[in-house]
This record gives sequence, C-alpha cells and structure tokens, in this order.
Amino acid sequence: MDELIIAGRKFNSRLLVGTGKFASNELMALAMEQSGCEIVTVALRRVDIDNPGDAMLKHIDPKKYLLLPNTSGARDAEEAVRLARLARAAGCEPWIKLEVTPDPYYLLPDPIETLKAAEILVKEGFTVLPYINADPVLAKRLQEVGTATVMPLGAPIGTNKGVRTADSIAIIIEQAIVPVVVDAGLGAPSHAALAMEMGADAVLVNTALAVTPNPGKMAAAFKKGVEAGREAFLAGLGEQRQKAEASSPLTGFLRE
Ligand SMILES: CC(=O)[C@@H](O)[C@H](O)COP(=O)(O)O
Repeated sequence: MDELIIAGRKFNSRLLVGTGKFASNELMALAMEQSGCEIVTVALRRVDIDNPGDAMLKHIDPKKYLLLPNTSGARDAEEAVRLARLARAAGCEPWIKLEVTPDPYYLLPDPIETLKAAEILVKEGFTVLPYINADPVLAKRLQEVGTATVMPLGAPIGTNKGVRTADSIAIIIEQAIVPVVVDAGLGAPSHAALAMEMGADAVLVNTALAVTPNPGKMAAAFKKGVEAGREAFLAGLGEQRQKAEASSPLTGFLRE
C-alpha cells in the first residue's frame, strides 16, 4: 500500500489501533500484530507511563510501534495539556492524540477546549493528532494552528455504529491539508473500508477489536478492509447515478 505520511514520518499501515478493553494484554498484542499497525494509542490515565515494566507497555515494542499517548479522560484543555506534558517528561516522543471529552455519557469531544489545547501543544513542539466531532469548520481551524492530522469521529466512541457522519467527513476530506484519520465508532471492517473508499487517509479502531472473542482474526479482517478501501479509492470509484444504465449495452443486439 502507498505510504501514509504524518508530520514527515512515513508509515506503511493506514490502520491505527487502540489498546483499551482487551480481555488480556496478550490478546491486545495479538490484535496489534495481526492488524499490521505501526501506531498504537494508549490512554495516559490507564498506564504508568514512567514505568517501562508497566504490564501493558511491556507488550508494545517501541522498535515496532510508535506509541501515541492519548489524553482520554481529560475534561478540559488544562487537563489535556498537563497529561501531554507528563508523557513527554516521561520520555515519550512528543506525539499526542488530543482528546477532550467532558461528557461521560456520549464522550463527544469539546471543540473549544480541543482547539485551545491544540494551540498550546503545537506551540510547545508537540505533534498533535486531535480527536474531533466531524465538524469541517473546526477541522480547518485546527489545521490552521498546525495540527498534524484531524481525527473526526465516525460515531461516538465504543458504539460500533460505523461512519454515521459521512457527509461531514467528506467535506473535511475535500478541504484537508493534513491526513484525515477517521477515529471512533467503526465496528466492522466494512466501516473501515467505507471510510477509506471516501478518501480518508487512515482509520483508528479499538472497541471492535477488543470486544470480539477473536481479536486477532478481527484485526486481520480490519487490515484487509483498510487496504481494500484504500485500493478502491486510488482506483477511482464509479459515479453514483439516479437512473439505471445497462451493464451490458444492448446496442447491436436489438432486432431491426
Ligand atoms: C482508543 C481511542 O483512542 C479511542 O478513544 C478511539 O476513539 C477509538 O474508538 P473505538 O473504541 O470506537 O474504536
């Protein structure tokens, strides 16, 4: 597959994987392996980031995966910035998946606090990958302050509903000057394929891999979905039409 480039860094995989909710760290590691991913996100609140012996971190080989800490659980910009700084102080690369989700029920990202935190973190030299609602105006504003990607949600985190925000994501993709990573709510490989067919640069998946009885198999299926979607996008999909058009044109077969 063609390379994904984020902030000048090249990746062969366009599938990013989250590490929450797995029944065991072994199943998480299996899913990472089978997904072919190169970027793995970890919630800073769930790991002892200072401790290389942390039970989960031990399963994430830094030579193989870029560890992308995320600020999940932060309720405002201040908390998110503090978590990002802690990760950097602990020796993580200055890449951060910015999540500000004050509402515990829908976990929808706060656009104002996200923009505020992004501005601060970009100025401090972080490579910022913000999780956002599928809002084209916010996506533009974030790119203007210098985020490395935008990560619009397909559906709320953990819902497995698929790309419910397709029309807005299409606008974000059309206008983007940085990679667009569809993040959250993708429950099936076909959802990932759809996002990629639309022209998303990558997708991030966690729950769908973690809640199945077979995380390894599901991760392999998502890998194929992402690759198929990307190939189809690059090939160029046929135009959608209102009226039927025969697949086998009848001209020449008609009786005089
Ligand atoms: C792991 C992570 O970063 C999540 O916040 C992310 O948005 C994934 O969402 P799903 O769990 O719905 O795949």
